Parts: sequence; C-alpha cells; structure tokens
Amino acid sequence: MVAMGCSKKKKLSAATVLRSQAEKRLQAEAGKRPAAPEAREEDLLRLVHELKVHQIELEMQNAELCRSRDELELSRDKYAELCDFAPVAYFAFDSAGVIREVNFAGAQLLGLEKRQLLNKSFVGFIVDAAGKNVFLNHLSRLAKKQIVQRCEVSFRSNSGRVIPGQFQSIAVHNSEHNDDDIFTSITDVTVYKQLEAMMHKEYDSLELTVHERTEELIKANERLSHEIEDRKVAADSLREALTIIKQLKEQLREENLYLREEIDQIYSHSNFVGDSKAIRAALKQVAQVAPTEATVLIQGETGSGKELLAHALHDQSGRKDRLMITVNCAALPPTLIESELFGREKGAFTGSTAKQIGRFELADGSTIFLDEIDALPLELQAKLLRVLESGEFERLGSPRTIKVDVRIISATNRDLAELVSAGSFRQDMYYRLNIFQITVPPLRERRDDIVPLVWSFVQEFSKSMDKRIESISQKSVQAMQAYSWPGNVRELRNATERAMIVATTPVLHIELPQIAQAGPAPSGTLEDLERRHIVDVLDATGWRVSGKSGAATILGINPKTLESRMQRLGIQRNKNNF
Ligand SMILES: Nc1ncnc2c1ncn2[C@@H]1O[C@H](COP(=O)(O)OP(=O)(O)OP(=O)(O)O)[C@@H](O)[C@H]1O
Repeated sequence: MVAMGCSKKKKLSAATVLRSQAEKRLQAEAGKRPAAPEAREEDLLRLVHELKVHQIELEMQNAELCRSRDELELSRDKYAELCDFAPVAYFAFDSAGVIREVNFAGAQLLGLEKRQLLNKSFVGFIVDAAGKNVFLNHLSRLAKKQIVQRCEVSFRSNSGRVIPGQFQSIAVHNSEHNDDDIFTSITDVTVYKQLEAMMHKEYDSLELTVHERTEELIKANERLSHEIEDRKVAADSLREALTIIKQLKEQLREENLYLREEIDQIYSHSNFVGDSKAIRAALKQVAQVAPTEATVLIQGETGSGKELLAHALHDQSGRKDRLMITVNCAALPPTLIESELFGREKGAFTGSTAKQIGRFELADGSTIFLDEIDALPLELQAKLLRVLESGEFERLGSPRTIKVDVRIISATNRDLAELVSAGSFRQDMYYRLNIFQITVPPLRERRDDIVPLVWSFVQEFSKSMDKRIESISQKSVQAMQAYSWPGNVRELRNATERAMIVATTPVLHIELPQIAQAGPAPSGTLEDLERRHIVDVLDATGWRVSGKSGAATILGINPKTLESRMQRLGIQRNKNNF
C-alpha cells in the first residue's frame, strides 16, 4: 500500500491561502459599508484584532488537523503493512475484476510479484469459462448488494498449479473513482477439497457397506423369521407328538402292568389240552365263531378252562395280533370296576391322583374278555350295554365320549338266565352277551382228558422245577378218575404242581384233598356243592383264605375271587363252621 506525508511547507501555504482569502473578504465588506470617520479607526483596530485571533485559531486548528492526518497516515501505513503480511490472501478489485491492491499472501498464491499483479484482470487466472462466469457474477452481485458474498472458483497460479479458491468479498464505494472497491479474501481450499473428496469417498464406501450390511441383515432377518416360523411349527408338532407320546406311554404303562399280571398265565394259554368228545365239540364251536365279530358267552364251572377257551377263540380271530384284555369282574371291588373298565381322569374321585386308561380303551382293535360277568353290578351293566351297542363310553370325570372297536367275550360259571329271573342280571344284557354260547364241560364229564392234562402239566413243571417224571402211579390215576373235581382243571393243575414239588422219584404220586376224596358225588345244586366244598376247604385250612396253605391256593383260585365267591354264596365263619 502507498503511505502519504504532510510537510511543514504545505501547512504554511495552506494558512497563507486562508489568510489572503480572509483579507479579501474583509476588504470587500469594508468597501460595501459607508464608514463614519470617527468610528472607522476604532472598528478597524477591533477587526484587525479579531482577525488576528481568528488567524491564530485557524493556525491552531490547522496544526491539529495536520497531526491527526499524520497519525491517520501512520495508522494506515501500519494497517497496510499488517494487511501485506497477513497469512490470508487479500485482493482489492475494481468492479470488472482488475486487481487494484494485493497483499503478499495474495501475490504468493498466484506465484507473482505484487507489482506484476497490479492492474491485471483476475479473470485471466481463472481456469475455465464456467469459473470466469461465476467470478463475474460474484462481482456484479456485490455491486448490487453491499453485503458479504461468497463463491468458489478454481484459478491457475504462475507455476501452473490449479488452485480451488474460496472467495469472500464485500464492495465498498470509492467516490474518488466513482466505482466500487471490491475487497476479497481468497482461501486456498485444496486440502479442504482433498479432505472433502476423501470424505465423500469414505462416505460412499461407508454407504455401500451400510447398504450391503442392510441387505445382509434383511436377508438374515427373513431367514430368522422363517426359522422362527419353522421352529414354531416344529414346536407345535413336537407338542402334538409329546401329547401322543404321553398317551402312548400311558397306554404302554397300562399294557405293561397288565402284561405283568398276565405273563404267568401266558404259558398255560398256549396249549389247550383235551381230545374228549365234549372238548372237541367246544373247540369246534370256537373255530366256527372265531372269525366272526359275534359276542360270545362262555359258560362252565370254575377252573374248567373258560379263559383258556376265550384265548383260543381270540387267537383264531382276525384280532389275534393284538393282546386280548381280560377283566375279572368278581376280583374287583364294585367301586373300582367302572374305572377299571372305562378309565378315569385325574381327580375323578378321592384318591385318584393320576389319569388311568380303562380296559376298553386298551382293548381298542382287539378283544376284551369279561370273566365272571355275573358279578357286574346292575348300574354298570347299563353302561356296558351302551358299549356293546355303540362302542361308546366316557372316562370317569370326563365328559368326552370315547368310541372303541372291541369284540366282547364274556364268561360265567353261573346260570345267567336264572340271575335274570332273580332280577340281578339285566335281561337285555343277557341277550346281548348270549349271541353265541359255548359251554365248557366240567372235568368230571370228560375224564378222558385227565391224564393228558396231567402230562401237559408235568411237562410244564419239569422245566421250571428241573425234575424228571417218567410215570404217574396207578393209584393216583384211579383216584383222579374217581374224583369229582369241583375245582376242575385248575384243581388238577394245582394237585399236579403240589405232587411235583414233593416228588423225589420219577413216579408221580398225586395226593388229592382228604375232604374231597373219591366217593359218591354230593347231592344238591352246583351252587350247594360249591358252597359245601369251599366251607370244607376253609375248615381244613382253619379258615385261612390266602397264603401258601390257604383255601384259595387249595381251591386254585385268587384269594380275592374266593372272598367274593364266599360273599356271593353267603359263607361266613361262625360256630357251626368249626
Ligand atoms: N384244556 C386245558 N388245557 C390246559 N390247561 C387248562 C385247560 N383248561 C384249563 N386249564 C388250566 O386250568 C387253569 C384254570 O383255567 P381257566 O382260568 O381258563 O378256567 P376258568 O373256567 O376261566 O376259571 P374261573 O371260572 O375261575 O375263571 C388254568 O391254569 C388253565 O391254564
């Protein structure tokens, strides 16, 4: 920038000019006014005095002004110096973009000396036409609005480097040139641009990564949703499977329990021994009825082989692949028969802590054998009738109706027709059960079967007892042929077992109960005979019902069966029985 000075000579000439101007004006005033001779002298002296005072005042003012101007010029020089050495590039343009002033940083930016730049158009440094337009528009906008304006233009320095510049300008009117002075700071934004480009690049790659990750996440999310759905479906089917498994488990547990009870009898079921005419007739009936779905009633004395015959029937039927389910109606307390037959839900009655599948459900698709059907309480007969007719029933404590496909075989050692007349057995039930009747003859009516039966039992026990029996004593054979066999084949089997236990030689001696030794057959009805025989056995055992030497063992029946039979036959221990 150019600094300006104020010499003393200049100050003096200015004061002289003022004084002469003042004097001229004074003389002009004097020429206008007609002066009175006596006042003129006095006025002139006063005016001269005033003039002198004014002159001194003016000189003082002039000196003050000169000092201020000097200070101003000094400060302006300092400001110009500051501006010159400022790290920012400053330019002063005219309204056409010609450089009027530039500081060192500005000159350095363009790679030229300050003097080389003065009066040069900045437009010449701008690299392209678009940039030139931007710069010229920037200038014209400044002329219109006297506020700070900004633009970005790339220009080329003397070294050929293209510099992206950020321009920040303000226009100040210059009255001397009657034009605007445009003051502009130019910032080299190369680094900023590089950083910006890097940032854009980073941003773009970040955006790409985000996009890719989002895609991946969407896919993963979809996969997860499908997986959740699949798992839900799997969980549902697992739950279903679990319920089925639970049911099957329950059924298996019941079957298992049932099988354990039955297992001991399986061996004896496998062989129905007997070639007597009566037995052949019964077996012929079995063969006739087995392939049908008919309900069968088997009648015969206790221990005569009704259950074995029922098994033979089932084994010849189309249901033989499933287990035949047996229920002894006399062996169960009346309160439990219903839940045994039809099952119960948990809590159906006091003490029922677990759900139980009934025998009818277990027998679904198979055969149920209702032994001692005469012992079925009347109210249950009605329920059984419904099953016989529709296959439907409900578990105790459940309103759900269960439908089964079960073939029914029932057995009794009593005359059901008689019970019907006595009113203890439903007539409709009787007709429904008695569609096909088979009677198993008592052993005393088929004595031909006695010896073959003994031999089949001997074979059976020889294995388990590891004993060798070669013959049966003649005395035993005779006794057996003469004996009335109230306990029928069961009694014969038990007698053989006892003989085998005590046997020490290959000749088997079968001891028959003293009370039942051969003699004339007792008179009276079959029931009287049964009652008498039970009382005799009870007397012989000291009224011990169960246990190894108890009456039930001798009679070859279950102690519970014996108890219920005693109840039915009205047998009680009293003085007369001793
Ligand atoms: N013909 C036979 N061949 C082989 N064993 C037989 C024969 N008949 C019966 N038994 C055997 O005699 C025992 C009694 O038979 P089963 O239980 O079938 O008689 P039941 O008439 O059903 O008796 P209950 O009236 O007491 O129910 C069983 O051990 C059985 O195996």
